[in-house]
Amino acid sequence: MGSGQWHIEKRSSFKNDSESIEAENFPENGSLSIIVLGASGDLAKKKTFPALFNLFKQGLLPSNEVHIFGYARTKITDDELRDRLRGYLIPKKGGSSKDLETVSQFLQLIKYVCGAYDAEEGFRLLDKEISKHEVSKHSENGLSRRLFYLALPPSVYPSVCKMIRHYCMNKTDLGGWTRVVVEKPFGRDLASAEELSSQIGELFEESQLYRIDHYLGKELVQNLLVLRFANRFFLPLWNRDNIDNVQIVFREDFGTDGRGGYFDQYGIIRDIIQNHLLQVLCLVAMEKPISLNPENIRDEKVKVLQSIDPIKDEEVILGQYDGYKDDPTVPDDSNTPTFATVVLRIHNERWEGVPFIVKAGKALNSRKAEIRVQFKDVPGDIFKCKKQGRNEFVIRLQPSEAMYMKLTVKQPGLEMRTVQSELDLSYGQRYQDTKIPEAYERLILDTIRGDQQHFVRRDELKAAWKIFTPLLHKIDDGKLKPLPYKPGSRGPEAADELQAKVGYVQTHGYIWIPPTL
Ligand SMILES: NC(=O)C1=CN([C@@H]2O[C@H](COP(=O)(O)OP(=O)(O)OC[C@H]3O[C@@H](n4cnc5c(N)ncnc54)[C@H](OP(=O)(O)O)[C@@H]3O)[C@@H](O)[C@H]2O)C=CC1
Ligand SMILES: O=C1O[C@H](COP(=O)(O)O)[C@@H](O)[C@H](O)[C@H]1O
Repeated sequence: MGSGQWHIEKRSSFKNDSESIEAENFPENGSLSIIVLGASGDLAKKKTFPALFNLFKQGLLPSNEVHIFGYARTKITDDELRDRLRGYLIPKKGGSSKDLETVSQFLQLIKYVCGAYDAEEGFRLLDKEISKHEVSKHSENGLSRRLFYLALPPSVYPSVCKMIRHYCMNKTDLGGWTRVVVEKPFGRDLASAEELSSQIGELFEESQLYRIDHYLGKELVQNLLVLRFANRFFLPLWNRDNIDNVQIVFREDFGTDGRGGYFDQYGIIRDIIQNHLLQVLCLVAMEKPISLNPENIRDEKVKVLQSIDPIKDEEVILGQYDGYKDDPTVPDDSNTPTFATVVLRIHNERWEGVPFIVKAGKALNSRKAEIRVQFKDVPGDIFKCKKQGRNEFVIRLQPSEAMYMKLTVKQPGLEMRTVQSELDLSYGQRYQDTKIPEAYERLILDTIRGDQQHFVRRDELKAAWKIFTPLLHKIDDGKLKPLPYKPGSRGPEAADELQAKVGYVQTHGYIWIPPTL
């Protein structure tokens, strides 16, 4: 390779050993069957099928190889399922006749099979339909690929996995594969997650299981490794000597939105923090992996998780928005938090003493997710700029994807005054011709390609539950109670006080405004 050239390793080459042997001997061009279990549900219509459609539009699911199956108990026909999905696929502004034609072509790839999640009959029928498709695509026995996407409540994972294992596997070990994507929440605490892992682990190899966390599919989350390890800038700064505190924040400006019944069983820590925000924290805090091989990356993530100290009660603020319990599916005495700020402390050489403040809340005053790395004050400051604010490096995950560095500059003009400004890389402006892919789209493609880098490994999951289980049990037992907060507010004031107590200094009077074109 000539100097100055980038070497970008193809994603499909990051396979585990047994799968690479298969791939070397058998080209992956047999029929591909994608089976969405729970096809009648919310996730399927809002995320899974639209992601498949986007891949189809880009030619990544060729109709001469791919067939899609929806499976659920609801008694509907193929056309009824297609009609339910159509509205989620057509562009919001209506779409051209070509767009509508593409939607129709995609919908024709979908077949619906009705059946229970624990009965042989439905899964035998499903297998028959998949096999029919494989024969019609002239797939040689063994070259066919079967991807099962469990868009289902976790309570049915064990029975569904058993059914797939017994009745729906790819038929030979000559090549091809069967892979299973499972959604979160994977368990409710350490013990239940481990039990679920053992049950499913008896049926499938780890290399066949894809535990999805859609935050790992977001563009700026995927950028974290590149940012940290391909830029000299950050190497000397990314540590306790320079960084005062790190915030990882998720805010939504709507409440449980008709999902109160589901949400109340889990709460904000299980819904957002234990998975999405903790995964982001791992990528911010981990050491450099020895290579981009998924196992090397996941090894480093596990080390960070295992280095997190037990959470202290006084470093937790919980909240519940007023009106949450008005939802008829939420019990009147619910103790479930819809907001939480938790301080995590990583006990290692790089991060000792640096609080990682993870915060998530529903029904707040804005919708955004971001990582905010706040640097320490400049020693021996001659400009007194401490009053104006600290340097911060902010990674805006959504909306308006961006990275910006808040820094102090001279206020242009005759006087020597300092002011807060920023170096701004806003994606909407910098990459105007690039459409940022949806997280689910990318992760489904990774599953087809056999790249597990952006999926959660069993030991990672275990370490993540270990951190939060004692806190979750205290909340479940009513020993810790959420504070009320007004919908549309910043959440309980005590959360801001906790942030300040552990070292975060807010820059008053400064607001980052995403640049417009
Ligand atoms: N919706 C979302 O935005 C997100 C969801 N998830 C996760 O994705 C998975 C699916 O979520 P979602 O689509 O919202 O869930 P739904 O409640 O919509 O359930 C999906 C389907 O599963 C079947 N189902 C529902 N409840 C039960 C039950 N108790 N026993 C057996 N079958 C049942 C229903 O199909 P039928 O009755 O026809 O068989 C339903 O259409 C969950 O694990 C969820 O946590 C993750 C991120 C976001
Ligand atoms: O997993 C979940 O994520 C969504 C937020 O996802 P985003 O990609 O829009 O940030 C959240 O609303 C939901 O409660 C949770 O289950």
